[in-house]
Amino acid sequence: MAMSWADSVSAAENPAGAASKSAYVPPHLRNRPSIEPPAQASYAGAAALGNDHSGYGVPNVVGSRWSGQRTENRSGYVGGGGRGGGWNGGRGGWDREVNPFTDEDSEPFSEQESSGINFDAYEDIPVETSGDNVPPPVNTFADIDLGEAVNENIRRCKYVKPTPVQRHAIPISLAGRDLMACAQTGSGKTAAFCFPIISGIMRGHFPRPPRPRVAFPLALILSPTRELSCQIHDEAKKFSYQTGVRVVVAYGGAPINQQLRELERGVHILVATPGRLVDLLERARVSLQMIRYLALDEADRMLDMGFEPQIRKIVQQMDMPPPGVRQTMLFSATFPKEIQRLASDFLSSYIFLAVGRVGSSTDLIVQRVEYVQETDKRSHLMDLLHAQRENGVHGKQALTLVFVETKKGADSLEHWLCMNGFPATAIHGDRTQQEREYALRSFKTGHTPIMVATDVAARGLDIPHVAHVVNFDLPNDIDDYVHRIGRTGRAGKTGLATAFFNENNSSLAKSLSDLMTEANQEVPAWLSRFAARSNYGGKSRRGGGRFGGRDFRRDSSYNRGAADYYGGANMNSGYASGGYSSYGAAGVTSAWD
Ligand SMILES: Nc1ncnc2c1ncn2[C@@H]1O[C@H](COP(=O)(O)OP(=O)(O)OP(=O)(O)O)[C@@H](O)[C@H]1O
Repeated sequence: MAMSWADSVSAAENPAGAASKSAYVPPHLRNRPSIEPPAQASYAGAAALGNDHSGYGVPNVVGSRWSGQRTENRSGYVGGGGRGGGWNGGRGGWDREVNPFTDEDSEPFSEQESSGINFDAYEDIPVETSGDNVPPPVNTFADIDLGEAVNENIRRCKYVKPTPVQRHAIPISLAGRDLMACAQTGSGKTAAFCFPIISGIMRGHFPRPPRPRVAFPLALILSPTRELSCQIHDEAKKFSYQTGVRVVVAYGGAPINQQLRELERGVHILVATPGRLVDLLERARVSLQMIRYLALDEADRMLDMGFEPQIRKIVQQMDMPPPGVRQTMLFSATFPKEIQRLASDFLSSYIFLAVGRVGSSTDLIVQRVEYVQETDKRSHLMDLLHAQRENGVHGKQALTLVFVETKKGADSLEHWLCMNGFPATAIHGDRTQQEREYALRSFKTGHTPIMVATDVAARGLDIPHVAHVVNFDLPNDIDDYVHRIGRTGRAGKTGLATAFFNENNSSLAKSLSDLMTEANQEVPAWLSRFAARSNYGGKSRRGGGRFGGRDFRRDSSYNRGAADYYGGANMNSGYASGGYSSYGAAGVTSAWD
């Protein structure tokens, strides 16, 4: 009898009812060679590792631009049935693939974890797509042909249905189209770019890598911080478990030799921070010649002044195939217009997708702004933490993330909190990578339920149970605020964000009050007065109404110069054309890597 998707998810959750549920591997047995041979030993991916001698010739990826059209030819479909074993290590022998679904870090919270996912919260969100021949969205995972092995992993992740960004972005990517996608924080963008990449690699035929000792990834996923790259790597490993697709991560601050060894064992998907990747490219240990998929997570950050030169070097000045040959996907919760313009250099006839308003925050986050003088900030924070201790936040075991402006400020606030009986840790760019990872783990597991952070932790990090984000120091840029508060209120859960505002933040008053209004938040009268007083309105990158225009190609000034660039627009709700005004220089920091 056919099983519904929801039934099969609960079957995957319930070992008794799930025959195919993977076995728990105790830590001391992990990384040992498997004694069982794989059920199906031939992977398209293995071609990229130099083991599949059938993999020569024109690459053939289902639904991709280089295969011309979606093909049902299953001779190249080698990963879908590939359960029961790891991947071929490329240099001989089968590796034991560690089961990525045994996440010890989340154990203290695991009971709460399965309860609160409420994606209905996103259901009535407006969606805008523009570009030529936009593939229609899907409603369920069952409507998307990602391959059985990926479907099994989606069930193991307990994803019952796709989030709105996934419903739209996955069919677009599976159709081989370039994509610029903007969707709110915590709405599932990682899976939206990972699923099509993994599925495409599983099904593709790729030429054999031309040189030994050089890694030739088929897909490159770039992100701005080490921690985010690690997180994407962990997620991608879950999604590609037992598919034969091998994911490797490379980031700064960690020993390069270990990463080189991993790369030598073969890589299909390389997740990297830009600095470390440039290093690997300059050492000629990685070649981008076989890249078929390029994904930039936090794409607006990757293309701002701090990272743009490195990204241009990687994408345009090395050996990566050009737009139109590779498939490029850009994702973020914020996309200032100037960055969209820059990004179009990297794309070919792309589709623009906006789920919710570009740069908006989700209504799931209750936003509070309090007027607090610099000298009172510590005692005010103490009051909040005391109240939280007594009442809990939204009834949850609360993790609190406190953002400050400087690394020194982070150290000193951490110290002060600890001295005052609040177990805190801190993460910032001057800490060693080991210290950063330790801090994050200690926070995630609830050992130190308060983490003081600079913007290094502002983007992308998916830390369950962050109930409260405190902007002890507000950022200068409203988009940074959107990403910071987005560390709570994720995956349909609610969250709380408190900001300490004073005269030093006047330049943010207008955009902050606009953002809060858009997100149906109560704007204090004093903040509205600040907003009215400040003549910084022209600095706002926002414009138009709540559903203002988003795709910069819809600007009349742009269209006059490049009328042929932009295809039709397809709006699922009534947007008026809006626009952004000038984009102030984004905070420059490439030292994150
Ligand atoms: N279809 C789904 N069903 C249930 N949970 C999901 C689904 N897709 C993603 N999630 C979960 O939602 C959470 C947020 O996803 P993700 O980190 O990809 O968000 P994001 O949009 O990239 O956020 P950010 O903008 O902050 O980077 C993760 O814990 C992820 O496992």
